[in-house]
Amino acid sequence: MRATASSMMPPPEQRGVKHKGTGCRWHAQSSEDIYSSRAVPEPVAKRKTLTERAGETSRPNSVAASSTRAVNGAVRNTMQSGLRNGGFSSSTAPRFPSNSSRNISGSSMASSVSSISRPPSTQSNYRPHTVMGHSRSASTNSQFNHGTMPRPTSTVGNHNGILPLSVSAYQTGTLNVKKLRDRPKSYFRSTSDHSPLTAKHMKTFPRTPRQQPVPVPSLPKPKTPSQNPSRSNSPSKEVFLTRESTTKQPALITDSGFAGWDVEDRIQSVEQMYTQLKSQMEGDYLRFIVSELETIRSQLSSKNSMLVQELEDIKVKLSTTNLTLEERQQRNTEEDFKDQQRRELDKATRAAQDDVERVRKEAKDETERLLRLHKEDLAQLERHMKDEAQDEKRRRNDEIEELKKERDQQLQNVEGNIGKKDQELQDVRNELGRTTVELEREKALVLSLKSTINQITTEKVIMDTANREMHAKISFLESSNQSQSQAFEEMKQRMQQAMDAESVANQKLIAEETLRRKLHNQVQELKGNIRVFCRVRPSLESDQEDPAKIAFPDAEADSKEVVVQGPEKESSLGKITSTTNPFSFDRVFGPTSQNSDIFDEISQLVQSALDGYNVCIFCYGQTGSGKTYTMSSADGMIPLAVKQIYDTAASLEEKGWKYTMEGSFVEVYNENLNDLLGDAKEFDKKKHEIRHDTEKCKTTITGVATVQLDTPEALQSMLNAASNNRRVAATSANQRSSRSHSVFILRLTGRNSVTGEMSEGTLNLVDLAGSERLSHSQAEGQRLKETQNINKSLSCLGDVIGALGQGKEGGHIPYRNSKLTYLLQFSLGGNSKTLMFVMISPLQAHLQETITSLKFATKVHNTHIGTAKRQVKN
Ligand SMILES: Nc1ncnc2c1ncn2[C@@H]1O[C@H](COP(=O)(O)OP(=O)(O)OP(=O)(O)O)[C@@H](O)[C@H]1O
Repeated sequence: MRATASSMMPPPEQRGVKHKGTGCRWHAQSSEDIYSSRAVPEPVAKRKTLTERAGETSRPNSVAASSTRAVNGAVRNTMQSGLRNGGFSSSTAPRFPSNSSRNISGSSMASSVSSISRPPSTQSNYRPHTVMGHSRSASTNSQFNHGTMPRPTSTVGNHNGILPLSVSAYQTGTLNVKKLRDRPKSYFRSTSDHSPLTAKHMKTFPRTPRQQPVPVPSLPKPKTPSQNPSRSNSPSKEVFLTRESTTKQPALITDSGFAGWDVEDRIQSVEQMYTQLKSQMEGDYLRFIVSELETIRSQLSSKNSMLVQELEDIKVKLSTTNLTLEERQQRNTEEDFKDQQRRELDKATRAAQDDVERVRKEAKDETERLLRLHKEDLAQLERHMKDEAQDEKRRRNDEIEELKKERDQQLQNVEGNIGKKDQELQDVRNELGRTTVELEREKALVLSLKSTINQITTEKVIMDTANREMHAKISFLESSNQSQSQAFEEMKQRMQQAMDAESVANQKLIAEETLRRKLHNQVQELKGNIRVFCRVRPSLESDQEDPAKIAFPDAEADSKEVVVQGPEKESSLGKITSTTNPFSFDRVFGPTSQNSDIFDEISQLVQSALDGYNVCIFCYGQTGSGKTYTMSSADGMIPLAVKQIYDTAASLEEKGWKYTMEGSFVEVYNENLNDLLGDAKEFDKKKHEIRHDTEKCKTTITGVATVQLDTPEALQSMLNAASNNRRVAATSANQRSSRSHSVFILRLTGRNSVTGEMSEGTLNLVDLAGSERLSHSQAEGQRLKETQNINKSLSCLGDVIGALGQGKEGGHIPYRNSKLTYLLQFSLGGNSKTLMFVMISPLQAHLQETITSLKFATKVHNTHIGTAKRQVKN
């Protein structure tokens, strides 16, 4: 409102200064001047704002009154001014509209007109550079100081549109606002220039002579100077106020330029004109003004609402801006605070880092110092420890040396003690042996003493009886002491005689045992040191072939003959003949014979082994003839022989003999020795050597197992192991039992604790390989090699037996020609007893082999081997 007031009432010092400003400013100035100086003064306080004036349009009476006052004032002023200035036209034309415009619209009117006349697009942006505009912009008037607010057109503009309005225009009702608006600005400028206008008017209305009519200030035609500029300079055809034209009174033209007529009449006339004009204006013009003002008011209302809205928006924006500003300030404050904090933090961090660095440096220095001290301590401690370690080492070494010396000394002492202990042990053993011998003797003595005691007891009983009799007799013969003494002497003699008889009996017993052995050996020698038994196995259910014709002519007598009917031959005459092959041996066992029958005949040889002789019993015959059955079956020769040895050894114990038995089981296969009690996988790989002790006539084999046969179970276990190994080593093409020679070696060692005699005998039980002669054409490869070796060994056996049969003293015996004969060297010949079983198959298919075997056995049977020597040690 201040701006409005200011624009309406500028300070005095500015008045008339800014003439180069807008027309509005200048015109306002001019109007003020008019009001203040020459126009009818109206209180400034009564001047109203545009809004108030706009609101007054709805009160036409007030507006009309105001307009009426304004018009009256303007006319009056004009008239007065015209009168004072000596020219009516010079001020009337321009001031009237000015006064009118001022009263009608003022700046608001100008603004509304301007806003209407200007394109809407420029309303919001266009801002004329006027002093008024600046003043308004700088003012607090919200209606005009907004940047987006279209600046109202200057009052000059307003007046430009209104200034040309003359009273006549209102009187004639030809006021056309639009036309006024459409007038070019140049027109308004020209009219706004007060001085030229005045001058122009002065030219237009020159001083006329008195008789010339005074131009009536009627409203000119609404033709703008621009539309018809020539007319402005053309001689005026306006109606001049003359006395005739008005009141018919002569015009009073004075020297001062005004017609001199009756002033009061003129005034009255003018007033009448005024009244008429006023009445007209109060009609159409006021309605027009009212409508215009209504339009303006509505526009201003909408604009006001828009401005209010914009104001609200601006307020919102302002508040937003304030908030943003506050936020920025706050943010700036926070950032400042943060910066300060950051700086403080950086400062503190730097300080802390400095402290840390300082502490770290101090710690590092301290650590280094401590490390140095620690190293020095360590070095010192190490030196100290080294010294101590050296001392300790020296001390320990000394102790070790001392301990070594002490240990060596103790070792020597222990060795000495061990030697002593060994010596003592040996002495103890010797003493034990002697004691054992003495014990045996004592036992024998005890036995003899027992018998003696028994005898003495018996004699004592007898003696007691006799004593009782003697007592009876004593009592009977108390009177005869001499007879009692004789009876005592007799009894004493009888006791001595009994003891003498016992001693003689013992001596006779030992002599008889010695005699028995001697006689037994003589019997064996008489039987021959090599004997041949023949055994014919029975036909088996599995046998498919026909039996051969084998006869046993003396089966009921001596059983020494066997007759084999040879194969039938057809003579040229068609007669079928067959040869009869009689064979005679030491004993012939038929198919019904049992192993026990066989053993009865060989048990004497087993006894010879116990007596210290080397005995060799071997079975000869073709495959399947019953060799293994005879030798190794459950009731074969080996088990029965061992059983006999156990029994005999036990019986000989009372005669002072103690026997130990050791058994080995080997085979000769392809001229190689294999241990049947060893590992079957090493058969034919592991080499075993045969070593002979010629002095002791004892044979040993390297690397073979020897089993103590203390019990029958140990013997059976040994036989099973040998049988399993032969089965494992067997193949489909190689029945090991028939392609190798098995030799069971039983060594018997006996000691007589009474006589001190010692005997060592060997019992060899040999199961020879199959003796069948295989044709060389039928055998090949491994089979041929086996056959060759078997034939060789059996041939060598025959050669050895033949050589032994020749009986040449110191003659060569080819034992070394085969492994078998070499192994049995001390069991074949004069130093041994030999028994050969020739086993016969009962089948016709085997007849040829049977005859061959019997011929070989006959050859052996006819061999005389020298006297066997008993291995006895004293
Ligand atoms: N006196 C006998 N009484 C009953 N059966 C016998 C008799 N002799 C042998 N046999 C049986 O005849 C078969 C062959 O006997 P055995 O194996 O002892 O012959 P072998 O000559 O040892 O053969 P190989 O040389 O192949 O070992 C066996 O089944 C055996 O039981």
